[in-house]
Amino acid sequence: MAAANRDAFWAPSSKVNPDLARERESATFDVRELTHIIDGSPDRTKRRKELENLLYSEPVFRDVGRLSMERDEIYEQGVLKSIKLFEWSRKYKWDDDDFELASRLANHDISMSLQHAMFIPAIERLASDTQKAKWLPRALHYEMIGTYAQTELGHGTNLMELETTATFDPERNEFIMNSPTVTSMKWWPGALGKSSNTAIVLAQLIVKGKNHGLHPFLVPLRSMEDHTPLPGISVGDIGPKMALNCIDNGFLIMKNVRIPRENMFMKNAEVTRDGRFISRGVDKANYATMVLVRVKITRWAFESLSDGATTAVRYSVVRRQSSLKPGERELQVLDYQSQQYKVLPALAASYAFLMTNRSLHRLYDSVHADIMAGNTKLLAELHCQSSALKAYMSEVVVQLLELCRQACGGHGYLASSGIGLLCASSAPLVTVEGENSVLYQQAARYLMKQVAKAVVGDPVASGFQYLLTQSSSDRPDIRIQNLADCGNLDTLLQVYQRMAFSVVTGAARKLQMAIESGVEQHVAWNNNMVSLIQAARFYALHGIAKEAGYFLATPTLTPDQFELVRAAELQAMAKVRHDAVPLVDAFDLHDICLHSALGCYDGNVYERLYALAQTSSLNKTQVHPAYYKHIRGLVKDGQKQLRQQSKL
Ligand SMILES: CCCCCCC/C=C/C(=O)SCCNC(=O)CCNC(=O)[C@H](O)C(C)(C)COP(=O)(O)OP(=O)(O)OC[C@H]1O[C@@H](n2cnc3c(N)ncnc32)[C@H](O)[C@@H]1OP(=O)(O)O
Ligand SMILES: Cc1cc2nc3c(=O)[nH]c(=O)nc-3n(C[C@H](O)[C@H](O)[C@H](O)COP(=O)(O)OP(=O)(O)OC[C@H]3O[C@@H](n4cnc5c(N)ncnc54)[C@H](O)[C@@H]3O)c2cc1C
Repeated sequence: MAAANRDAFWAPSSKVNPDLARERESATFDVRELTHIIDGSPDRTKRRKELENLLYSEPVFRDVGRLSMERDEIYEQGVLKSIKLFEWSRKYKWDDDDFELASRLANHDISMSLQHAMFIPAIERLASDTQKAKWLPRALHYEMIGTYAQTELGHGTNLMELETTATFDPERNEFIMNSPTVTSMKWWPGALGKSSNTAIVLAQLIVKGKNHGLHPFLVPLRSMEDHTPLPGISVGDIGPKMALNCIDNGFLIMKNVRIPRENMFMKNAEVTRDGRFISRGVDKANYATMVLVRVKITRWAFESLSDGATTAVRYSVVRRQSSLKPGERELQVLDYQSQQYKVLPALAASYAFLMTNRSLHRLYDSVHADIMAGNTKLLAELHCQSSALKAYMSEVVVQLLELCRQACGGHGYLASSGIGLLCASSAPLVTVEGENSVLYQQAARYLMKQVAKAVVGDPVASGFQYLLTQSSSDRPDIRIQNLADCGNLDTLLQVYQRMAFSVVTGAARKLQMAIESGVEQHVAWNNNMVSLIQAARFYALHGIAKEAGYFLATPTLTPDQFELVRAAELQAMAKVRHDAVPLVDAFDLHDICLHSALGCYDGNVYERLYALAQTSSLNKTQVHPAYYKHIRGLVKDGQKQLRQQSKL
């Protein structure tokens, strides 16, 4: 498809699929009003539209051709997009919200995404005032292009065992950075391979032979003149991934790389000129950047899921297949109850995740302000909430996006559906910024402490009051006698609190019993890990239906009550089905952002699938060169053998 036609590909068509049009005509609410709520306000909607116009007027952000690009082109496009955003950010003085919004409109398809996602935030959170004054201008003006280099080839989760060292040399007032083993090379950091000229490196601080634990250091990687790696630095790309291939995740090996003593981030600790180590603030303050990204990931979870739900819902009302009764018109597949069960949980969870992210972000902003003012009282609760919600929301997104893909049949397996790429690019959310099983345990660890407080009547953290209010009755006593009760949010909240109370205290009891039986604490923890992880997980009717065991195995619901909940869930799905299209339209996703032939606003799915097929590189010629090189010989040989056989 010529570039001009490719651009036309995303132009909205006046001809809208009639089924889709009819769904929109029967909306029972004002879609625009809901869009304002989703954006945060009418002003934020207006701002989003302004940024859409700005980005999508640039060919690089329309990239229809991306389906048939080689990795180098994908990377270079990602660099171009990064630089466009950086230029606009500087020119229009964007704030963090604008930058985040622009990144989202670009599908985070940005090679140097870590500059604003981690590098700048880490400087803001971990540098002393003097260091901020020196480094922030260089990062905000993009002289320093940076990454956050913590994970190594041999360790990602267990930070205590990271091997990179930073050894203080009092003679020359410098740190010597080293990757002492093959497993110690930094591995995975985004934009490390080819883009970054600077890295924030997490290393074990060694002063006078003593290891003072993990600390961050600013390490120049490449010349500011010609981008060649500096002496002692070996750096490169770790190779193609399942997706996110615009990002040059890289490796870094340092051999006796010397940096000035001032390059150790000194907000939370420092090494004095005469080699004294001084620790300030809380031990885990250097983990602050990870907490921020975990909160961001709950936002990315909403974005990915609303993309997937939009594509699956719109396609499910356009696609007609089979009839319930012979001779009748084929059904819109969204009218099959099984299709609703695949697709509508993603729609429901999208809204739930949007609200959950907002609530978590408010907690983050409040606690971060406290920490910046030296008050770390709520850091532990924030760590628990951000760990549990990042883990749970990323886990659910991956599961529900795969269901959305399956709900689109064969066309969901085409790259032009956009949904396969969405699954692949969201897949690492369960791993990055703390692998889920590990983060669940961090939350479980905090929960166990709250249980210990509740048991002795001490005050517990605000988010865990149910540990004090729920009775330990061994019989379900929640009032659920009819379908209406199942729609009462206070009743549902009580169901979850009762179940959570039972599962959390149950895990604590198992752990306690194991320890009292003489098993060592860490062995008891491992032997009860699944229960502890469950204690850290749980959303409304569908959540109850999906996790039946935990609501029936604890004194929460009777089997009859559970059946009522199931019936209420199906009734709710039938209701939501009526408004499914207006509910996804309210996300107001531009076709270029959604990047899906199945999810386009006009619903002209078949025309778009065929148009995109033309862009397949295999269709450049009617007869592919492979015919002349290989297939022709095969056919000719076959003909020859057949002729010979016919003579026998
Ligand atoms: C698809 C889009 C892709 C976008 C990519 C985005 C870029 C990705 C970047 C990365 O992935 S960066 C690397 C991320 N790596 C991690 O998250 C590592 C995960 N591991 C850890 O965080 C820690 O090792 C651990 C598992 C939390 C263990 O911590 P530690 O080794 O210190 O031991 P513990 O005894 O478990 O914890 C001690 C103590 O500290 C508290 N704590 C731990 N972490 C934090 C924190 N972040 N904030 C506050 N407090 C923390 C923990 O609760 C313990 O407290 P007490 O119970 O002792 O009071
Ligand atoms: C797309 C992508 C981008 C990334 N970007 C960056 C970046 O910019 N900077 C950076 O520093 N890192 C980055 N990472 C690395 C990421 O942070 C690590 O992959 C992550 O922390 C997990 O560590 P690991 O891969 O070493 O897995 P490991 O820690 O080796 O864990 C492997 C598996 O073992 C199990 N496991 C491990 N520990 C435990 C435990 N305590 N309890 C129970 N089970 C356990 C889990 O099933 C886990 O999946 C990125 C990774 C990806 C995929």
